[in-house]
Amino acid sequence: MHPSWPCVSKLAVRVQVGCACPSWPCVSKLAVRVQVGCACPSWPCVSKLVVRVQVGRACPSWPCVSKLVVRVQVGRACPRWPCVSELAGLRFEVVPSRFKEKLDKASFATPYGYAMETAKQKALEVASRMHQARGPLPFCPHENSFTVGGLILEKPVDKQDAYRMLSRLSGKEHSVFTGVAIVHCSSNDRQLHTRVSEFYEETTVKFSELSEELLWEYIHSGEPMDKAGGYGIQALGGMLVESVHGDFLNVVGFPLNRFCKQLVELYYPPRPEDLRQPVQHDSIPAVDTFEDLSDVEGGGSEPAQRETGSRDKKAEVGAAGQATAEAECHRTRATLPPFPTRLLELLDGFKLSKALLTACKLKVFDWLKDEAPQKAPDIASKVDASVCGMEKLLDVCAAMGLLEKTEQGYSNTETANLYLASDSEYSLHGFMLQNNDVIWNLFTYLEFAVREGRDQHHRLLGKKVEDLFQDAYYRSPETQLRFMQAMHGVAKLTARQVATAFDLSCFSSACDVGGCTGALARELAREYPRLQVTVFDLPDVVELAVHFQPAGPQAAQIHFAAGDFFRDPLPSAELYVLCRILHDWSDDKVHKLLSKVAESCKPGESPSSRSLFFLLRRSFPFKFYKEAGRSGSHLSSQRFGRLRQVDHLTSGVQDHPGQHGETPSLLKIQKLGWVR
Ligand SMILES: C[S@@+](CC[C@H](N)C(=O)[O-])C[C@H]1O[C@@H](n2cnc3c(N)ncnc32)[C@H](O)[C@@H]1O
Repeated sequence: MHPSWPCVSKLAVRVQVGCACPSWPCVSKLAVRVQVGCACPSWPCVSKLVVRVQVGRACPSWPCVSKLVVRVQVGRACPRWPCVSELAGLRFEVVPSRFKEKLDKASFATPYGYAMETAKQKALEVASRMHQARGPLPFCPHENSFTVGGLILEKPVDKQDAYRMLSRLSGKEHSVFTGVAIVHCSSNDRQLHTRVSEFYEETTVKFSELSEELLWEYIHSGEPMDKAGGYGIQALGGMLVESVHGDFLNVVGFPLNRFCKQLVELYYPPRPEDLRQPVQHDSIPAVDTFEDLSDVEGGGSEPAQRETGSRDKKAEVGAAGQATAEAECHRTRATLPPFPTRLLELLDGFKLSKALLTACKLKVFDWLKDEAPQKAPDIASKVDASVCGMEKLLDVCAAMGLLEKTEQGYSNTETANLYLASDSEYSLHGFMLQNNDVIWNLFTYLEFAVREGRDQHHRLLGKKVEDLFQDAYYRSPETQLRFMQAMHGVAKLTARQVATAFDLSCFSSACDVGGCTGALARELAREYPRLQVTVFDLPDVVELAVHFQPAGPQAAQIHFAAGDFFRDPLPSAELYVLCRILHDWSDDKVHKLLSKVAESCKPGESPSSRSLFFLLRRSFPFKFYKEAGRSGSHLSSQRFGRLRQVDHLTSGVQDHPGQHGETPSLLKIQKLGWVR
């Protein structure tokens, strides 16, 4: 044995797997002969062990990858990193995918959803380009995401960014997800046929409390800069890690264990006779088979009950049963379709949303903000809820990464403190309530919206809605305040990106048309000290807006003007901003409003360069603003998350094809593949 620990990688090993492993899941029970040869010169790259594996014959018992009979020889250093899968002896070729990694992260409910979709798109791109040259081999790319408190951590852009990232991880747990897609190709009739099998692996990593000194030392090593999450666990970054829960290689970059299992499942399925062997499940009590519980009217599992059916029915059931049994007999794992993970996630997504919204509504995150951990009964008594119900809700919040659960009880994560507590600076609490109390209910009418092609406020409110604001959002002081809080929360988060997307320093006056609480006006004023900003909104809104405006040096630059933008003259300005305004109105109203803006636009010294208005349609992700900022002076609605599109169906949005060449909502959804 090598005397020094923990430098496992310094072992250069020759491994020979002799015979099949009889027991699962203990890989160590592979019959191996290990010889420690000489120290591996390169540290700390475990992947630099290179193995050559020959698959001999399939092991009869399932589901153990190690049950492949393999001969492994550690030969020479692996030239490529992070090809850990070479450890499994799989020979493969690296073909860079040309798929541009531009999927909108915000449109995925989960980080692993994003990772899996990216992996799949990469695989399909390579498969469509290479399958003829490479034959029917699998293409298997992967994609990692590091997340803490629901945020995806990218590669740091500079040392300060690395510092922010790593100090966020200090002393906490974060998750590393890898999405893997295996695309199997065939092309019988010169057409490419693909079968995609995808999965993700999650590993939880806990960092020690990192001292400033250690953090900076690590950052100055240069290692964080090209790494998602800002560290490399297989290298110096390993010293930051206190514990790892799950597959270590997943953090390195590739979930080898799960990948191999998946390959075995796809390419070495058990033989039918193995499938018929009785399965030993220690922990699962014997129950009636699922066949007994289904497909029979009445659902009874008692044979006697079935006997009461009519003769025809019995014949039918009998024939079907026989067909099923035959199909079962011939079914192997290879013939099973891939497990529809993403589909099931989409299906379940609404439950997660509702749990989040309910916790916000009950102010769970307020009770836990900046407090010592609390147990479910404490919170339940504060919000007048049942203990068992609250416990379940808190557990779901913990599973979603919004709460931390320890022996002492539940406490807020950083995300919850920042965005979900109602009194935090960047609170989205109002937005959550708007979604819970209005949008959620509207969405129950989605089917009607699709059939009728119109908004559904009339069903929700039980009356005709002519003006979305006066008749719906502002129908009472409470609903108006809730709406304004929702707008304020989102605007505060996005205003800085909007204000800095362009250089607006040449303007001296701006009008934020429908500027609501003035959140964007405030950022504009902060960014451009010589800019005077008028917030133009309905009188009731202007009256309440003062409650949202903190005193500060910008106050003198901001003015509120009350009026109706369809009826009253607009305040004159050099620059007009319409942020999340147009989507609320029909074509003719949009035309009317834009014509007014164009007429009111006060030319500056050089009209062509100085008069400008820009339009921001409903869009949440920062990315949108950044990209729009780069692409030119005119922000348009080209980029939306998919859910934003569906939003339009139920919440009263009319499209205006003339504006950006857009098609009506239903067609847009068809284009996105939601409706065929
Ligand atoms: C969807 S909100 C957008 C608010 C703000 N621009 C933002 O992005 O956060 C639409 C705004 O238009 C205002 N609004 C609606 N109808 C209006 C009208 N006829 N005249 C003036 N403002 C109006 C609403 O009061 C509300 O503040």
